[in-house]
Amino acid sequence: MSNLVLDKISMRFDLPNGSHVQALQDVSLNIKSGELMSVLGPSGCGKTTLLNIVAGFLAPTSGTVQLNDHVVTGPAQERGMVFQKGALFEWMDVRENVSFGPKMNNVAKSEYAPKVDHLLEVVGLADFKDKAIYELSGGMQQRVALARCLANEPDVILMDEPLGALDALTREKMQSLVLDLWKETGKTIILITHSVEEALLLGERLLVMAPRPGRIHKEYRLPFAEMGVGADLREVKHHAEYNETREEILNMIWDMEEEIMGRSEDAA
Ligand SMILES: Nc1ncnc2c1ncn2[C@@H]1O[C@H](COP(=O)(O)OP(=O)(O)OP(=O)(O)O)[C@@H](O)[C@H]1O
Repeated sequence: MSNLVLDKISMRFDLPNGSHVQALQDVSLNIKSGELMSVLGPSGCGKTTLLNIVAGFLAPTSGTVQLNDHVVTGPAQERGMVFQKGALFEWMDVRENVSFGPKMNNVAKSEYAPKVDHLLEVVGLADFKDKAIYELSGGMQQRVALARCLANEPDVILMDEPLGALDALTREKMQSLVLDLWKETGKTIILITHSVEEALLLGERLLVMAPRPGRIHKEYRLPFAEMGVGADLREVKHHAEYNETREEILNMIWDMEEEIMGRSEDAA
């Protein structure tokens, strides 16, 4: 079991002009192995900072992240990251991109090659193995990024707006793919998104964060991710509870943004 435990994470950025930003304050979370959690919140509420701390790219000012009973002190294979875009190696073909992690870890080619082929089939790129990255659409590139992350066999997959740069239809297809991968692999997934709809569809736990200081505002436990596995996501969106929760969260984030704007007008 790979429980991920965040204990009172705070992050303060000291700025050159002597002021500071309290990006996160006392964020505590216990995420069970195999949970799918989406994170929403107005711009600047610390979503990316939180993900970067879990990834080990940033050390928190105080608090700890623990995975599998050890404290996270830096990046490691057990925590894979999928970015919005631009993280693929343009000079390698699709198969080489996905093989990169196991190759760097000195895994024998006879061992990783069949796994890479399987992953490329799972993400629907079996016929594109030898293509260069620039030959692929944005959606296909994100499929490669997902397969590359999975090839490292992480316990936890961290996604920072992974579908944010895609057109609406491709995004919808990729949302289904994320749900299928979640079910097939049983991985723990934390996904940041700016889309309330996406957070509802891709979060059996949905965290709404609030800014200044960045903190957890409200948490939901939702049935839609489970309902959406192998199903038509548009059907899920017709569910009455889906629409009620969507309205509630939209109003919540609207109010937070109004408050932020009010505060900056006061300061001006
Ligand atoms: N390296 C840094 N130095 C100074 N301030 C930072 C740094 N990184 C983030 N911040 C500040 O910390 C706060 C949280 O930023 P973060 O990027 O985590 O928010 P976010 O919720 O992901 O925002 P967005 O939705 O716009 O991506 C913001 O006020 C941001 O300006």
